[in-house]
Amino acid sequence: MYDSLGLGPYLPLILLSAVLGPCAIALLHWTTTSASIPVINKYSGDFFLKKAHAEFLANCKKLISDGIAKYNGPFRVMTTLGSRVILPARFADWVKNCKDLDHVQLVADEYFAHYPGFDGNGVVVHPSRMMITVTKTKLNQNWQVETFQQHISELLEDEWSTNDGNWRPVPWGQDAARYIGRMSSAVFVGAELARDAQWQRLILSYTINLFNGVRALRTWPRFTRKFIHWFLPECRTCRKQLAFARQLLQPVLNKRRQAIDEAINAKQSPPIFDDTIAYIEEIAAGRPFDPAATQLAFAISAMHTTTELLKQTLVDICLHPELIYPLRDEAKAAIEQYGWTTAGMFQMQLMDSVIKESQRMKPGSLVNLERKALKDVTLPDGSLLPEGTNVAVDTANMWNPDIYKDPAVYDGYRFYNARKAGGSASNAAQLVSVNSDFIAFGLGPSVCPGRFMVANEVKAALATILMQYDVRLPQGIRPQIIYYGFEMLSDPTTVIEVKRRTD
Ligand code: HEM
Repeated sequence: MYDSLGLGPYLPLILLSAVLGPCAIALLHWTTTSASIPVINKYSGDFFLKKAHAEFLANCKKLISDGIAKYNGPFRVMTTLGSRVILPARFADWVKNCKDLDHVQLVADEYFAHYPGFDGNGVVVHPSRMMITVTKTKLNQNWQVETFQQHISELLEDEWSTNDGNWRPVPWGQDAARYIGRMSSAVFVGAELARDAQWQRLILSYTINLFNGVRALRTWPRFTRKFIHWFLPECRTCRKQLAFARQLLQPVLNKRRQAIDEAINAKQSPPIFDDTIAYIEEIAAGRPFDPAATQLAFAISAMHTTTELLKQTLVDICLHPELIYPLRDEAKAAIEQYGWTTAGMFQMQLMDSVIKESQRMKPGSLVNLERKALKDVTLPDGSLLPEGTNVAVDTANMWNPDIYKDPAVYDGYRFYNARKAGGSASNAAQLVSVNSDFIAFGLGPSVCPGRFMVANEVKAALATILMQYDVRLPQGIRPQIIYYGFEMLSDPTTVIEVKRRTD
């Protein structure tokens, strides 16, 4: 089979890599550019990093706090995706301003942005920054808020409603992903594809498959990856999904082209389409771009991240039912005054605070500000990060008692009160604000441009749910945050109970 693909000359290399692969992984881990930086999960006799990886997956929070306590400077964690240098939280502002520590390069290199099938990442890191411009300039509009509300209402009506006045259990751990998938797609690709089950399955699974591809590729020595990716099943899946995205998107593009051509031929003004398919074309202004890869880029950036925030916030609201009435009243008043608009969402300041508090306690990752050193970098404490080192900053400021009073206590009013108090802390208390004490959306040149859309989408979803439904957790159930490597995940098995409100 390999010969029919013209791989004859590479066969010895492939076989060698297969045999030596595991040894090479271990060797690569210990011989990275950052080898002089101490490792926190290093154990005697653990040549193949079995114990290091197990500790990383199960006890990463402790590894990081141990590393900070022991070194009070940079240290390494051996992750299942390679060696990562962790910097203490006090370096966040410094990292933000350091031009030689780059987010884009890290994504490009470590997430294989230039490999076929990984094209979604390729779009995010493309020097034209077209997708980022669209996100920054177009994804905070009134019609989008209304669209979010319409789509989640439709889903809730189909899936949560009963007329018998009884409570019913719903699989919130899974529903949240589908709801965000649908609401976001309505804005990214329009209502038709948003309602398409195949499109939904594709955009929700692509990110997972992409990470599987990254993981699979990273287990191979660097010098083999350029051709081994053609054969790894995980990478093949990504390529197939890109092809499928093209197949599903093309009829929509054709229909639009035809409608525009017909209008022009009839000397009428062409129809205007309001979604990212149209926005990217406008921003591109004739420059080439790949519409399907762009949609996969939106999917990677937006779907799972926003799902996690929505999922956890509703769980936290159920855990603190005293918040439900004030949130509902606030939402009703805001909608009465401003409708489902960005102004209406801005008006929901308690909701903003509750979402931000959920994000503070479960930011999605134990580390953030992932960067690659473009050249040798000397940190303010004198430590050296050699060129090519991948770093990330400890998220621990979000739980620091010197910054947040009683940080382990969930306080839905925490940011609301800070905002009402006025002064310099007031702006920082908004969900979309970022600073070194709150880095869940990143910081600096690569700060998340999608956070305004996130705020509108999550508020529209929660306001709709709370205004239409009573919600609670089943008796005696308290969903726990799941720690998996660097990730902090909302429990995917969470069930909540809902009852349609009649008033
Ligand atoms: C709760 C949801 C989200 C979270 C927690 C989140 C978090 C982040 C983080 C941590 C970064 C890296 C920032 C840095 O390292 O400084 C980032 C970058 C990015 N995010 Fe988000 N994000 C979310 C939703 C979204 C959405 C909805 C979109 C698009 C519609 C989006 C688009 C992007 C893009 C394009 C980048 C790359 C920016 C660049 O490289 O300049 N994100 N996001």
